[in-house]
Amino acid sequence: MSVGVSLDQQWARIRGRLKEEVGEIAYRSWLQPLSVASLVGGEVCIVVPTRFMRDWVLTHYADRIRALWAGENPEVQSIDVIVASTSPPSALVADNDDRDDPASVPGSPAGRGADRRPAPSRSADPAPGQPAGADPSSAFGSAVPSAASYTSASYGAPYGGAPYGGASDESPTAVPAILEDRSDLSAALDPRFTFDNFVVGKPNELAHAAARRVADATTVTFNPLFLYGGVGLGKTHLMHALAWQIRKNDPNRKVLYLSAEKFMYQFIRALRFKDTMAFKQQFRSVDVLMIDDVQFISGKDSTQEEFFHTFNALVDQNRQVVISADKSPSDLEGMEERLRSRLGWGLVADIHPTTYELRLGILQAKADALQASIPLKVLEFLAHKITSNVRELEGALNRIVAHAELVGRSISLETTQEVLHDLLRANDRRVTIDEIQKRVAEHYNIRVADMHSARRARAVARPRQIAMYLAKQLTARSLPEIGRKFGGRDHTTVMHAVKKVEELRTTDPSFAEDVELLRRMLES
Ligand SMILES: Nc1ncnc2c1ncn2[C@@H]1O[C@H](COP(=O)(O)OP(=O)(O)OP(=O)(O)O)[C@@H](O)[C@H]1O
Repeated sequence: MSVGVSLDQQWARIRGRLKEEVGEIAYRSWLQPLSVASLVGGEVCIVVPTRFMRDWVLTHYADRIRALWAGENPEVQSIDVIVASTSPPSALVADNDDRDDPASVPGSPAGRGADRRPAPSRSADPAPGQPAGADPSSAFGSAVPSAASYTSASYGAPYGGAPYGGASDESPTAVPAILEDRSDLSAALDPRFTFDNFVVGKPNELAHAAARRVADATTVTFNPLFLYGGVGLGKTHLMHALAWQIRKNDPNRKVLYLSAEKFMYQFIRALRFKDTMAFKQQFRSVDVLMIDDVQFISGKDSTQEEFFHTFNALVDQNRQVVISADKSPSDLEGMEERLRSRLGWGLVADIHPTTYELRLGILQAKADALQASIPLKVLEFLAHKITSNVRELEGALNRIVAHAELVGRSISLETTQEVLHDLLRANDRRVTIDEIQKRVAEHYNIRVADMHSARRARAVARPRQIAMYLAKQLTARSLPEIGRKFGGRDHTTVMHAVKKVEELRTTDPSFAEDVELLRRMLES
């Protein structure tokens, strides 16, 4: 792929504008290391050296960059920010094995090492990974190496969320040309994603134990191992850790790890180049096949068909298959019944949403890895507030550390709230009155029905008052609305309950503790 001079010129003008707008320091820290790789289908592809930098650019500058691009070139509708490794992909699995050289697949970039990244901009600025001046990646570079190879995040309308500019069907003709440049077939393993760096807690202990067992087993135990869980809860981390461990235990075992998206893409390309034999052979000759985010092939019938055969061939030969998805096999809509059923044959292990304790543990581990001095109360605050997923939690931590580095201020609760105000607002959890009633009833061992009943016995009335109080504190409902949810009570009853609980909280420490505990549980 070549980058037209005019694209570089446009980018140079945009950079000039950005520099004026954000100032020299922020520009050198965050924007100078960016380079532009391509403009395909209305989407400009921008390359950054680290994943962290990609997150930062997406959060802070994506809107502005897209607007400037649109002003510069009306063709541009969206931008895509991808991470390109600057080092040769030593962590690559499968295609660093001569036995199965993907170079036999037409267009494969195998063997080109660092050239695998998109063509760099011809500007005189430093190449990605060697930013001039204040280098945000250097603050993390050693502790947090960049995700090798490509990690991509699209941004902008109307194609923002769709991979590859919105290609959604499987027909080879529907694949935009930019796919050509993202064709590295085997995914790289992230050096950070090891078992050592994986914090284990109740929500992920089964998945972790299963992954470890498969990694250390000398014979095939569960086939397939199917890991599933919500967004950003550590599925990919566990998959990489498993692959690393297998390679460590036996470097001769041939492990192929890739996303289902890449599987599909590779299949499409094989069809396009009429080379399905090489494709089949390539997949069927591995010892361990690991497919991440298998839900991606839901609704993609021919890819599913191919995957099904690959899967069967491997399982029949007693080769290990490991799959991850966002749902359990039986809940994978758009997946053929026979495939869903086969996916559930081995061990299915889920990763549950994080608990407060796990989030705090993860934050402590990440803060240690960053060698950043962060007060415990800040970590507790983050663990308490950012409940959505671990990726966001990590992003928040990186943001406060980067901010402290850049402005030369130490991290405090105050600066944390300031820097993360957008994220914190988005994470303000909306607790429902039903949840409150259920939790409080459970806690005091009464029936949920008693929240609505007319019973006045203290054993029932007090918890009901507490639930009303919490409904007032934790939801945006008005007093009459709350009253209605508690068996049609009057708003003055709710007001009285709130006053009573406030009063008891000040006079009875164990009561106050109970209420606080309930509040924390509801918010976590
Ligand atoms: N238990 C954990 N210990 C340490 N880090 C974790 C843990 N769980 C998740 N993470 C971190 O959170 C981030 C997101 O995790 P990961 O990419 O594995 O999520 P995922 O479940 O694959 O998400 P997606 O559904 O988007 O594919 C990673 O940086 C990962 O290292």
